[in-house]
Amino acid sequence: MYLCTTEEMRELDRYTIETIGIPGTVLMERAGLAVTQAILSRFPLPKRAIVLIGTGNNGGDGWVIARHLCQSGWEVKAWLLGDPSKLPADARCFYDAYRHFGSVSVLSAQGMDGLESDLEDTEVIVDALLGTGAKDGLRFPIDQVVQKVNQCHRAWTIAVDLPTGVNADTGKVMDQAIYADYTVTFAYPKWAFYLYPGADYVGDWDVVEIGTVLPVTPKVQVNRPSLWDKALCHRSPWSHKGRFGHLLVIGGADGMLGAVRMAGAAAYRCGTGKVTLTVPQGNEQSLKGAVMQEMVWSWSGDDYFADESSLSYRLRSEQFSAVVIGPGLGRFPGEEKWLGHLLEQIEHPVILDADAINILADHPHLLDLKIAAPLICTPHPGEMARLLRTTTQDVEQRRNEVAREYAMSTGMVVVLKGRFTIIAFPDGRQVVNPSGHPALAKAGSGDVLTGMIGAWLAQGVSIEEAVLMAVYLHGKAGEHSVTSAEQSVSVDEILAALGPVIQQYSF
Ligand SMILES: NC(=O)C1=CN([C@@H]2O[C@H](COP(=O)(O)OP(=O)(O)OC[C@H]3O[C@@H](n4cnc5c(N)ncnc54)[C@H](O)[C@@H]3O)[C@@H](O)[C@H]2O)[C@@H](O)CC1
Ligand SMILES: Nc1ncnc2c1ncn2[C@@H]1O[C@H](COP(=O)(O)OP(=O)(O)O)[C@@H](O)[C@H]1O
Ligand SMILES: [K+]
Repeated sequence: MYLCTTEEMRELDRYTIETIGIPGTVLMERAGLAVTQAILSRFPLPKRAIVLIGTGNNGGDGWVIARHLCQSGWEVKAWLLGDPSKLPADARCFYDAYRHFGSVSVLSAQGMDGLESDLEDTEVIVDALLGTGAKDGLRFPIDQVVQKVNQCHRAWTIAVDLPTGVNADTGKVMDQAIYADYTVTFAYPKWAFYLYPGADYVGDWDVVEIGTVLPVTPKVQVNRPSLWDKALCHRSPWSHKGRFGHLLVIGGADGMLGAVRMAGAAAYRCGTGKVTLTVPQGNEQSLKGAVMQEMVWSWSGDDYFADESSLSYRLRSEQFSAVVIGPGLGRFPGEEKWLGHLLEQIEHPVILDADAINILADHPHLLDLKIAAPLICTPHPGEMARLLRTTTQDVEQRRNEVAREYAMSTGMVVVLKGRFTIIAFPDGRQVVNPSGHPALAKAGSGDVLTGMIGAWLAQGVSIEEAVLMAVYLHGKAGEHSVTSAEQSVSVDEILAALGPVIQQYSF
């Protein structure tokens, strides 16, 4: 499934109508009918509905809905917020058609009394005020009506294409917006469904196909198993551990040994053949006592002096197929030189997480080094803010934009974590991830994700498939691990959920 911007929606509209030759009224009739069907499938018996109608094409869909509800025996109040003489042609056509079935109330400048009493009495509110054509702040009287609608707690509210007041591309709210219980959107989902705070306003939502055609492939996709499930096949009976890669995890400073343990445990759960954990000198004894399958080494901050016990010597002599740098890494004198030296030596994919990201944020010129390894970085919004020298709030308000720009400017694959994790590729493509659960909002779940990405990279899965698969299944493991109180879910339970979740998507 792709996701479309308003610009792409306009192009899709133009191409379908002007080039393909399907009249705009056909699309509008299909759009309005699809919303009506959604309403009727929820309420099979006739009810009382208010259809709030704007002066654009979103309002055009509203006239179609009002007519079909009347024809289905509903008691419909159609309220137009604007001048009927200024409706665009397609909307005008359905305004005229509707008037054979019901009357229209036009919101007058004198007040909202009539609308208020209708709102108090209604069972269903249809929001056909503004869709993808909304601009800037809400104007009078729409702003007042939005406020009144949100005060009607008894009625069920359905938004046509998008709740009024939500910006489709940014998810921002124009002062206020309609809190919909359900949204029916046309052709493709919009960014607002995956961004804060817009996603909180759309309620449950569905996409309906109305016969439109987009001449170019959109740049944003929604993550789904068909993008990567071919990489998740069952093992041959002749398998041996050497076929499933060797992942090196570098991190685990004092007090943060758990981070490498969790990444390592996740990597084994995702099928890696061998996992080596390497921690600062002095920590290896405690770690050895705490792990079973993983091999344990140590490293020191002046490791770039390549004697035989150094990390760089071992990187050359061992066959690692992917490297994770960062879980519980900590900060230390010489970190910049240390990380630069490592990055110059590794040829296999490297995942930069946690403090490796913080080191990079303080020393961005590290990316100017001659680095052969493909780089993947997995920042949470705070780390992304450090990389960009901005605030976490700024990142949260422009998640899609910042992820795309940073991936394009650095050549790294960026996994910007959060409720809807965004994966941005250096060529400008983006994938937004729908799976996940607030149960994952807990220290340690990021380490599990890093281990999962590392696991599939180590096994030779392509970078794109490995990242998309790991992010999706990590979210599913979060969902799956909630069997009682969501706040009580432990990292052990998330790790234990990986088996059933992987099983579900393996073929
Ligand atoms: N793209 C498509 O393929 C189709 C689009 N359709 C509908 O058309 C909609 C887009 O239609 P339009 O481009 O006409 O845009 P809208 O109907 O979303 O909004 C434009 C109207 O709202 C007013 N307006 C804009 N910003 C405002 C603000 N801040 N405060 C108050 N009034 C404001 C404008 O003056 C104009 O009258 C979609 O959301 C969808 O519902 C459907 O009819 C079917 C086909
Ligand atoms: N509300 C949420 N909904 C879905 N996923 C979430 C939510 N909160 C956190 N996550 C996921 O949990 C993980 C947390 O990672 P991170 O913040 O780096 O934690 P840590 O590094 O402490 O383990 C990320 O993959 C993130 O997408
Ligand atoms: K709407």
